[in-house]
Amino acid sequence: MEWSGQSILVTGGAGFIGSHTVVQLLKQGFSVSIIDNFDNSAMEAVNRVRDLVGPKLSLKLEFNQGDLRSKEDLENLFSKKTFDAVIHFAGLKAVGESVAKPQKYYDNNLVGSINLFEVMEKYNCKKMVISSSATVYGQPDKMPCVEDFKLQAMNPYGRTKLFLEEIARDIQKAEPEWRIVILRYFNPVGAHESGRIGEDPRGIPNNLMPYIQQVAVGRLPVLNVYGYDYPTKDGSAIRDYIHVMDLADGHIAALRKIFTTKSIGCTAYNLGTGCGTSVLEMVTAFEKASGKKIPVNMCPRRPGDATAVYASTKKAEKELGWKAKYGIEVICRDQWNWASNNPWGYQGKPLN
Ligand SMILES: NC(=O)c1ccc[n+]([C@@H]2O[C@H](COP(=O)([O-])OP(=O)(O)OC[C@H]3O[C@@H](n4cnc5c(N)ncnc54)[C@H](O)[C@@H]3O)[C@@H](O)[C@H]2O)c1
Ligand SMILES: O=c1ccn([C@@H]2O[C@H](COP(=O)(O)OP(=O)(O)O[C@H]3O[C@H](CO)[C@@H](O)[C@H](O)[C@H]3O)[C@@H](O)[C@H]2O)c(=O)[nH]1
Repeated sequence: MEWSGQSILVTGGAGFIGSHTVVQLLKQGFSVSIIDNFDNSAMEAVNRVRDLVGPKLSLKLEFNQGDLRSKEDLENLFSKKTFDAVIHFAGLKAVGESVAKPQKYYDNNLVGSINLFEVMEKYNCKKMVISSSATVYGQPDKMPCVEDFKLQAMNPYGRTKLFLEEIARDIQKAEPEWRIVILRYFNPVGAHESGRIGEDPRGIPNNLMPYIQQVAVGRLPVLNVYGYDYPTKDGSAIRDYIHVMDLADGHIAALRKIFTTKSIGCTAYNLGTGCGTSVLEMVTAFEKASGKKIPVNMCPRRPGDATAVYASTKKAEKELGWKAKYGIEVICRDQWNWASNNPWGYQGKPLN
């Protein structure tokens, strides 16, 4: 079967990873429909995706404002159009908020996903790429993380990802016609090289790169470095930071695999670089890329954080033919390009 040119539904396509993936999908010749409720995104991101791909490819992009928790919204979509596959990004992702408001996370991430499975089944669309996370490895005693490690969630957000994986495995086992690829992202960062789209978190960022970025543009005074006594080379924690454009290409590779491999079943792949970078190394790399000083405040460890997490990339390389191209220099360059051109994100100016 041909593997490009098909019609793909992208849930959460206005969000950070979704918007970058939509650009790559359109460039590869796919038709794309997005469903997003703008819970954590803005129409401006979709407008900029259209600008980036140009008027011709924009004709192949359709946006639908809707919520996966509403079966009616999903029925409206599937009854009007035939989709060859779905890439499912939509979900809430803030670990701290998930601890404070677990029902909100189970409702949004699991009820929304179950609705999606049901409507896909009803309309006989049984090919799917699912966003999972390295968080499903918990705190493994060995590195790098290999796909067949024991899975373990550490908080409600992580449990929604773990349950989503299990639900997908059960559905595929019961109905072998389904072809599902689960992608476990490590730490997605960076931005499109144009500087037109990027990550735009609401409120004070929880994650390292958006926080560094906001210090660099003067929105925040200082970066708190959580933990300087880890058993690592400089005492700060180590993660596997992956450029969002590499991730976007990983989704195209996953679709290709799904369209060309009848026996894919329900298979999980890590999307990471395999390289670990410490918090302090990232600060230095960002200072170099931006020419800005990032003041740091050394703080105690953040509860629940692991010392070092990075991916084994062998399975994705071998079976998806995909490998990350970019390292932290390009990540910091592109993140700074986005930040310096859009210091207040998509809103353009401070919200009062
Ligand atoms: N960014 C990360 O660090 C990271 C790491 C691992 C996994 N993930 C997963 O990848 C996916 C995409 O993450 P992202 O960083 O692009 O997040 P994001 O918040 O930028 O994008 C998610 C999008 O989904 C939309 N959405 C949320 N709930 C919805 C619903 N019920 N109906 C319709 N739309 C809804 C939001 O408005 C947003 O546009 C998520 O599932 C997330 O859990 C992200
Ligand atoms: O202001 C900050 C923010 C983070 N960190 C540290 O930076 C590292 C990376 O933190 P962060 O960017 O929050 O990523 P993770 O904690 O690794 O978790 C991210 O990556 C996981 C794996 O993909 C996802 O599951 C999570 O949702 C996502 O938040 C950690 O050591 C943090 O303690 C700081 O020192 N200061």
